Amino acid sequence: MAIELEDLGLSPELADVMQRLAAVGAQVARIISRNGVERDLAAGVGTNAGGDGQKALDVIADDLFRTALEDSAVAYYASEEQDEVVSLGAGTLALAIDPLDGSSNIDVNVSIGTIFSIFPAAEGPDESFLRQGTEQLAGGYIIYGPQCALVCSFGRGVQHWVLDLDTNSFRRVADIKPLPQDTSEYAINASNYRHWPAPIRAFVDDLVAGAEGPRGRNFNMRWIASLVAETHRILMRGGVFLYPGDERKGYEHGRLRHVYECAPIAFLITQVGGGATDGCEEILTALPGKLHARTPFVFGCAAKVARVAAYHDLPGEETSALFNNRGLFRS
Ligand SMILES: O=P(O)(O)OC[C@H]1O[C@](O)(COP(=O)(O)O)[C@@H](O)[C@@H]1O
Ligand SMILES: [Mg+2]
Ligand SMILES: [Mg+2]
Repeated sequence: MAIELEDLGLSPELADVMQRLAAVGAQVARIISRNGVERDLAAGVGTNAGGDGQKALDVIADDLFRTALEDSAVAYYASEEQDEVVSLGAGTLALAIDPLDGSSNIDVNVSIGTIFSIFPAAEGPDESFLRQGTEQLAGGYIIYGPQCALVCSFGRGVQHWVLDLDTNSFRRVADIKPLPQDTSEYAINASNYRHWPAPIRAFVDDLVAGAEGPRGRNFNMRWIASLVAETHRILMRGGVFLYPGDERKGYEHGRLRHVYECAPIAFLITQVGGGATDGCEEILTALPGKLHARTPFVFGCAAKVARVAAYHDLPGEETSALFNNRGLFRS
């Protein structure tokens, strides 16, 4: 047994897939812990469908997860590292995966992860994945950090397991608590400031202005560049994450992929009372246009996510004004 699933009421097919994911997760954690001993897991090996460079570990993780799901209930396997959906045979489930998230952190020994999303299989690959995130049977991630953990929702709260290195199995710990209503931490790659749309700049300007600005209090910023690690922090202590679309070529819809990054994270966050949007509209009810579609992504404490949306409703002169001339959000 790779993970404790008692009392969760999962179908035998879904439970089996979770066992396989957990077993590979434990294997990947071990491979990561030995980076540099026999091979360099951050070595460049090619380019994926999204045009991103692939590191050795991206390909190793994809191969391990795909192989482990052969002969399971997964009929369709959709991966960041595969151009097209891979048909694995007859089955009732469809699984989308970012086998290795946060690849830029492999060589610096910072937390990285795996993100997965499971749907009931539909007639074909497109029907199975190009659908609303609300239809997910499961959405979750594995985080390879100082502690390896698996966090997943089956639509009834968010469950949390940690990898017990003595037994090589994921042991269930306390469920994730509802997100705090409001907190003072935000995450965004601030080096892209000049490329952002005006409402995002205005929102961040007002946070950066701190106690002297319209918000009247100080905020703290974090940017790990691993979506899984940012999600784990937000699930543990709140905050808000933003990866907006911006003016750079190829970043019109941000960087993150709808199907295997944003939808599962949105599923988790909303299960603990948080919000997840593209800046304005809910992620979970939006329809991705294609497998590797990108979407702007804002998630975290519901009040913060709603505030980001409210900045998009401000008149243009308000978002382009300096914070000390912006009246509407003065608290
Ligand atoms: O380098 P940037 O532009 O800040 O982007 C960081 C984002 O890119 C990602 O690494 C994309 O995921 P991959 O590593 O799976 O391509 C996210 O985990 C992270 O939030
Ligand atoms: Mg990723
Ligand atoms: Mg990836």
